[in-house]
Amino acid sequence: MNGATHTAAAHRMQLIPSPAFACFVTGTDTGVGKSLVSAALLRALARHYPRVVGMKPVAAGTIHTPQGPASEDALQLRAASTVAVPPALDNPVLLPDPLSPHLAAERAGVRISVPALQARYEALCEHADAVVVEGAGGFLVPLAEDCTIADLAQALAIPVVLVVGLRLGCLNHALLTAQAIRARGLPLAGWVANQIDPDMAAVEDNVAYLRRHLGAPLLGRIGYLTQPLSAAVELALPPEWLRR
Ligand SMILES: Nc1ncnc2c1ncn2[C@@H]1O[C@H](COP(=O)(O)OP(=O)(O)OP(=O)(O)O)[C@@H](O)[C@H]1O
Ligand SMILES: C[C@H](N)[C@H](N)CCCCCC(=O)O
Ligand SMILES: [Mg+2]
Repeated sequence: MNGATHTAAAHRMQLIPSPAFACFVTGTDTGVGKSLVSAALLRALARHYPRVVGMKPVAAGTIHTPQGPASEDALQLRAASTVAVPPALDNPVLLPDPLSPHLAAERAGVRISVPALQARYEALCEHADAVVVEGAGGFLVPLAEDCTIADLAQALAIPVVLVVGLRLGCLNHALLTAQAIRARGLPLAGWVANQIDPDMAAVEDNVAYLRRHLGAPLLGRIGYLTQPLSAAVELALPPEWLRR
């Protein structure tokens, strides 16, 4: 039995805590709006679930805060969450260098392990009815020499939401990512079209192509925003996300 199968079976048998809703947010690349969309998902879920929490398992790059170095992504997710949890649960790995996590971890002398991140996720779930986990970069970004973000998503065994950063080249990136998600046996629960290039040509035609070919519901379309705030982003949650 592999890790993902084992995790799914354990959830079914209720051996480990399982929130009423959970999803893993990935993107067509780094900087495509995963944090913006994850925070917007948390805000939308908070209308339906009392305890809504975001998780950034691995953050590479910090900003200075009065409390010390922090992940800008984790702060964004915390601002949209309805309960506060210790950083060890919502951002267990915080690395100083804004690099691929495997390089940032190597420089920091940290060894990232998927089972350790999974244990933190399971502990976090005890505090939540709905959890949104934000990946780092795109779906196959390495966490260490021997593991990737995709391995983490597979270990958590939760549906994936794909943020497509609308710019020339995104069709190929979106279709490859959808293929990789499904090859891991994970459902693509939905996707979000986020315009990150203000001058992209034929936006409507690109979105229409992906609607026909991604095979998953479009949860929202975000235009280019001069003030990209999650509170201004409206997403349509599929009804089945709210039923369990
Ligand atoms: N629709 C948009 N319009 C304008 N700016 C945007 C839009 N979406 C995201 N941005 C901006 O682009 C930058 C990258 O977005 P964001 O941090 O959400 O990306 P990410 O995919 O989470 O990146 P990472 O891989 O670092 O986690 C941010 O400065 C964000 O405010
Ligand atoms: C540092 C950055 N903001 C992201 N969190 C990490 C992006 C890793 C990208 C790696 C790659 O695909 O080349
Ligand atoms: Mg982010």
